[in-house]
Amino acid sequence: MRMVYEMARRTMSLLPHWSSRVSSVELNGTPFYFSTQEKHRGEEVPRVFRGNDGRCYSLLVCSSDTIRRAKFYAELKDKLLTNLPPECHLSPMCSFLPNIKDSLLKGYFLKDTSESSSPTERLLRDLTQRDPVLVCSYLRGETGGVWTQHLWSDGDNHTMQMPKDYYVVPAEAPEHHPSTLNIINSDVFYSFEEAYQVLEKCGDIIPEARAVLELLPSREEARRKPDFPVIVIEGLDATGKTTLTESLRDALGASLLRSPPHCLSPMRARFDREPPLIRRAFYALGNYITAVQIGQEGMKTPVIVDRFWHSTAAYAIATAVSGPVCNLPAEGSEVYCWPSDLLQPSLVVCLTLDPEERRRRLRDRGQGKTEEEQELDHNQLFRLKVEKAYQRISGPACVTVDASPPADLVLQQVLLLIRGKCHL
Ligand SMILES: Nc1ncnc2c1ncn2[C@@H]1O[C@H](COP(=O)(O)OP(=O)(O)O)[C@@H](O)[C@H]1O
Ligand SMILES: Nc1ccn([C@@H]2O[C@H](COP(=O)(O)OP(=O)(O)O)[C@@H](O)[C@H]2O)c(=O)n1
Repeated sequence: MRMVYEMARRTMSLLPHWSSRVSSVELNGTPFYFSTQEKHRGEEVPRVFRGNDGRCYSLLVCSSDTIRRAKFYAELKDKLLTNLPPECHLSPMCSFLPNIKDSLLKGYFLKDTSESSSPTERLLRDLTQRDPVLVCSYLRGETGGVWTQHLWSDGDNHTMQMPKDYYVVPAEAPEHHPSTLNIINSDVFYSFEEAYQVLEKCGDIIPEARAVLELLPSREEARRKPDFPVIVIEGLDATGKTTLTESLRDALGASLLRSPPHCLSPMRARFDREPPLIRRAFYALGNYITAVQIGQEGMKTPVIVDRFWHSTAAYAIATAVSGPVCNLPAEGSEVYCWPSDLLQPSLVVCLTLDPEERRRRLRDRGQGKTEEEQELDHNQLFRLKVEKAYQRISGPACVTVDASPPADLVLQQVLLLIRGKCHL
């Protein structure tokens, strides 16, 4: 009974906006947009339905519990691929209010060309009863050329307080790409408190989250500005951060720290397997632990830091935003702002490297890589998005340094920058 109530409540909460919502279905990386309207006014059929002879469904993950939503979305694809008939084709889908923050719902569009609708519909009905998911089916009108959308209520396949026929019509691409709408506090956290709350809510399902919470400093400690300069070195894997940070430590008699800090190493692999919401909260909190260490060491010596908040934000934004680099939030967007409660370094240097040379260094090093780093290798677009996001982060901005010269020359160049900026 409680579940029915919850389903009704979340469905109803969507209704006032339902007709303003736009859906996007991604086919081979290209988004196709459509919306719904009560009356058929003879508009053309959206591209995603054109020439379609299969049955179509949409599934949107929908719960006010953000942890449940993130966890279920991460499981949904496997669940569908394992249980649906092989004639079903899945495409990523989302629904959103154009250019309205936090309005994004993610899910899948399903085209079923199998002979019988029963196995698919049985599975979808089960999902609506047990899981935080809204299912719609789409029917082609008898005269052809018109498609209607039906929102399923749980189990009984009735439309819920919705006009019987909702016609699907093509929609314009929005100004802001839908994948940018939910970045704040889902992918990037702008305060200790916001990231803390995510891990606190996970304590019951992820024991490592409790271990992380126990290591956290107080809110004030992470902002304390040390006497000595703090220099952060950023860049993609194998651009030479370790080499440079160790040389800087020796040349300047500095302390060398990193984010995530060593004390989080035992928990890291677990969080790397979690969905973005939880994984990114973990890395965000790692920066606050490192900030406290910087505050302490920086009272005695200059501090060099191997990765900090630029990495946390840039990787998170590049993963969250699908499609080409132009889909990233524009320069000056609030998503690139530094958290107000996190210590700001004196200088951030970002090492850049020609992709071919970076691959060569990776090969020579021959180490295992995180899945994300392997993705960077294969996916040129992702690499470009990380680099672009690095450049757009403000307060402090990063200074780009070409890391292709020999290591001692890169060191000399960065020492010059440090002496110019930090009076060392
Ligand atoms: N300036 C450089 N020129 C040539 N090789 C370099 C240079 N800097 C680092 N390397 C080599 O490239 C590889 C990756 O460097 P590393 O410092 O481990 O990068 P990161 O810490 O950014 O992953 C290592 O094998 C290192 O010896
Ligand atoms: N401060 C940081 C550091 C790393 N990270 C994440 O950790 C990954 C890279 O860390 P890494 O330790 O493998 O990188 P390297 O230091 O080996 O170059 C990135 O994929 C980021 O998602 C982060 O979010 N915030």
